[in-house]
Amino acid sequence: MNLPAESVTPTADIGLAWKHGFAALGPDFFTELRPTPLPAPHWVGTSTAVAQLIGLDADWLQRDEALQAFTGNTLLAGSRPLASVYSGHQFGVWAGQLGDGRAILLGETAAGLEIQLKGAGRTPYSRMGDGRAVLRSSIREFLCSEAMHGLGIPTSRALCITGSPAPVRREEVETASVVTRVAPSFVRFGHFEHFAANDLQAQLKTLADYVIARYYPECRDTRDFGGNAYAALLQDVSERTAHLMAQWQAVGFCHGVMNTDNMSILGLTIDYGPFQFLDAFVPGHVCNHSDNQGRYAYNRQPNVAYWNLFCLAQALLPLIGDQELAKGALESYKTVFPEAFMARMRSKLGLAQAREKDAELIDGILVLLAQNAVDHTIFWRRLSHAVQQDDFEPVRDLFADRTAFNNWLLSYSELLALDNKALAANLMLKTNPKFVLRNHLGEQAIRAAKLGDFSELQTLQRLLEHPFDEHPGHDAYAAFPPDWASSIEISCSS
Ligand SMILES: Nc1ncnc2c1ncn2[C@@H]1O[C@H](COP(=O)(O)OP(=O)(O)OP(=O)(O)O)[C@@H](O)[C@H]1O
Ligand SMILES: [Mg+2]
Repeated sequence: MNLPAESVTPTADIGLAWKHGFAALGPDFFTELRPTPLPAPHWVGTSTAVAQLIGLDADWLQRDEALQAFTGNTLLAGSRPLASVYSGHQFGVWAGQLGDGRAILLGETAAGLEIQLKGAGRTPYSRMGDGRAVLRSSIREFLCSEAMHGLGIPTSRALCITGSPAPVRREEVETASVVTRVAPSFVRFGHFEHFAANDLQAQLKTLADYVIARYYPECRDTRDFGGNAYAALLQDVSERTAHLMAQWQAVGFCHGVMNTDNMSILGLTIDYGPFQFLDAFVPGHVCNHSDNQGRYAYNRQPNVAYWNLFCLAQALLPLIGDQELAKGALESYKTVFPEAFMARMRSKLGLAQAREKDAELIDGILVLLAQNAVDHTIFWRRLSHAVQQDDFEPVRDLFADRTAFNNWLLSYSELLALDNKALAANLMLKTNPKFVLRNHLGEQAIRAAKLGDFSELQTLQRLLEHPFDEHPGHDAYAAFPPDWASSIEISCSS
């Protein structure tokens, strides 16, 4: 793209080396453009772990050059900013063209990690939007990215947040903020749907070949599906998605906006909007206040993921070339999800091996947790300590129906007796986190940050980066939610 000389943006060199895999796909896939500057930026949060991951000296995260660059006010030397085009199904309905309306990809580092600024200004895909993200939603995205990573759940990462006093209009006037996100790829199911829906078969193939070559090279040499690499890709994506859903369900994570444009082709959690970690275990819980039909309720997520994979299958069909092969490639989701979910639940119970009675025991506790609306995170953590200390009283206290719990405990104890208890407790304490990013914790950090105090955000980040550690002195962050937590309304507004 040729830009007039007067619009040349100053560049900053912070020592990142780049390659540009996605950009090499060509202009059918994106529009090159520059971020729109924001006035008077300041640091809000930074992650030294992510700096290390991308090979950035963490000292940069205290310096003005990086502050300006990660706000979009200067260009990083060697970067090649662009907004990609995608489409998608939103709330079960075809939404047509969407695209990066407020995310700008700076490029890919030499080590193969893409760096993206979210909230860095309008793009040709912004539609009615202002291209911005507010401080509130950026803090939630930043913290949850790092929290999910701490939990061992595949996710995009977050390098930093910068803030600006620039006003952004939502339900009320808020301030602008930019999150720098990092992932091997931000390609979504919706990218494939875009080219399929517009009958752009050459581009569809280019994209699929790129994704296979870069992220799923084993599909090229598959012997499955008669050597059909695209069917193998669909199967691998289905399996990664199945594993992701198993992890979400086991930890009690509700995504809130599982539109196909928010589904990563790598099986990562992306787009932290109205997400929520369950407080009480309410299977039908809907965390997104804008989701009137409850389409994305907690207990519907595994089925929604399958529905979304079906959309991906339809998009890939021209490449796969055979409906039966496509169906076959989706099929493994139906076995991989339940197996992966059961494996995670067994770990939560400290059971090292699969046994015949597992399923009954797991179903049993999930029913009891729901009937008694027990706090999900606290239950599993207390159970872990109970096994460690052989004292189940603090767990029993969580249930109104103590008799039902006692009956369940009897069966559980029988299974536990077959294993080494110390090992079981150890496994449980590494599987059942003490700290999750509950809505009210995020809210407290946001309220303080709005007043210019980022210490709460930093404390929370530190706890969530290592959610299985005890962190003495911070039990308040692992306590029951306060009454006001249930009145927090999180919507798509971000
Ligand atoms: N404030 C905004 N300005 C411009 N476009 C927006 C804005 N908010 C959302 N969009 C666009 O609307 C579509 C759906 O939004 P959604 O909330 O799923 O994504 P997002 O939170 O903006 O970004 P991402 O999926 O990249 O995390 C996307 O195309 C997104 O870029
Ligand atoms: Mg999105």
